[in-house]
Amino acid sequence: MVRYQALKGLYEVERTIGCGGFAKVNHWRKVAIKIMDKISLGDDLPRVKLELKALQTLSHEHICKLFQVIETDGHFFIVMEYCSGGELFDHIVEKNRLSESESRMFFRQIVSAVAYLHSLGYAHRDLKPENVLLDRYQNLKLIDFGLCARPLDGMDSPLYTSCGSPTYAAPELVLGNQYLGPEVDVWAMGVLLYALLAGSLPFDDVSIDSLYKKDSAKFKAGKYEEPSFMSKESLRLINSMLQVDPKKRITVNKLLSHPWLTLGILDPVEVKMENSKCYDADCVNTMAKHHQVVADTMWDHLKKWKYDYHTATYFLLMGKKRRGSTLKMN
Ligand SMILES: CN(C)C[C@H]1CC[C@H](N2C(=O)N(C)Cc3cnc4ccc(-c5cc(Cl)c(O)c(Cl)c5)nc4c32)CC1
Repeated sequence: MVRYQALKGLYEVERTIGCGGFAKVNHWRKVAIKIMDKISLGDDLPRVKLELKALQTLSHEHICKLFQVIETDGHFFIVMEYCSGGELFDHIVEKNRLSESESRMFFRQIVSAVAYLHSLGYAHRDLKPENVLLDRYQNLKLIDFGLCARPLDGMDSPLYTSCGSPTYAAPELVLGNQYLGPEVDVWAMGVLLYALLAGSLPFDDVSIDSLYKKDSAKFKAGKYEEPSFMSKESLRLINSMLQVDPKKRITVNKLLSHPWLTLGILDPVEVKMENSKCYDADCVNTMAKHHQVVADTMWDHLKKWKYDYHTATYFLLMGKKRRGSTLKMN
């Protein structure tokens, strides 16, 4: 096992996969560590800075939480909350397809996270079931903000870079036209909802070159299979999201109180941010005691939000408190 000097004494790496390593924090909680080698990143380095900037700004119960960033000469170590439930993609495959009520429960969480993202001027631009993880409580967590964009002059300024996965990409993106981040995210959410309910994809293997074949006419026309087991309301909602003309596509704000999402007298989807950067006496005192300093000294350090080990510990304690567990740092 490659040992990383930068993690010594803080995290022991349990196992690493592809792009990331998974470690256990030495005092109590498991975290996910995305290890990025600066050399192989090459000119992708600015994208990592963008992802880090986004992750430090975002604080929402359905967006994977950033705990700590360790930068060395050769690597970035991005320490995040661990999602032990795996990818939503695998959850769908395992169950073949989900019931309407289970899909609704998951889709409400995705809409809440994306509405929050858009409210801060971000667009994810790579929404797909592989980028939606489950934590141990079956809560969804959005990940991979490497492509997320925050256009300098607001969300109604067009983007050009063709990015994301073609299968989930909106027609305007695949065809290389100008596009708006939020509209592209709504299309991808339509594909995602279809995948939840149908257990298959509306437009299979959409890729730039396959677009110029005959079957791509369906994609350009926004035509897809409407399985008989899907309800009329589900199909109507999906249809409003998979509108080829982005201007005809439903907006995220309309989704928040859409009848399908609120069916069964559920309240409109909430977009509330989770304010983890607030002063919490219990957590500050627990840390102050552990480090044998007075609470004010502890808070003076914490309120700088340096995303160092103290930030990670504080966010983990806040999570424990939110779940009603006792705060201890043995
Ligand atoms: C193939 N996919 C498109 C990505 C894949 C990456 C590893 C991940 N993972 C694993 O592969 N486990 C084995 C467990 C696991 C547990 N918790 C995680 C928490 C966060 C993340 C994560 C990964 C990336 Cl690439 C990010 O940018 C962010 Cl912001 C977060 N990955 C986690 C993760 C599953 C999905």
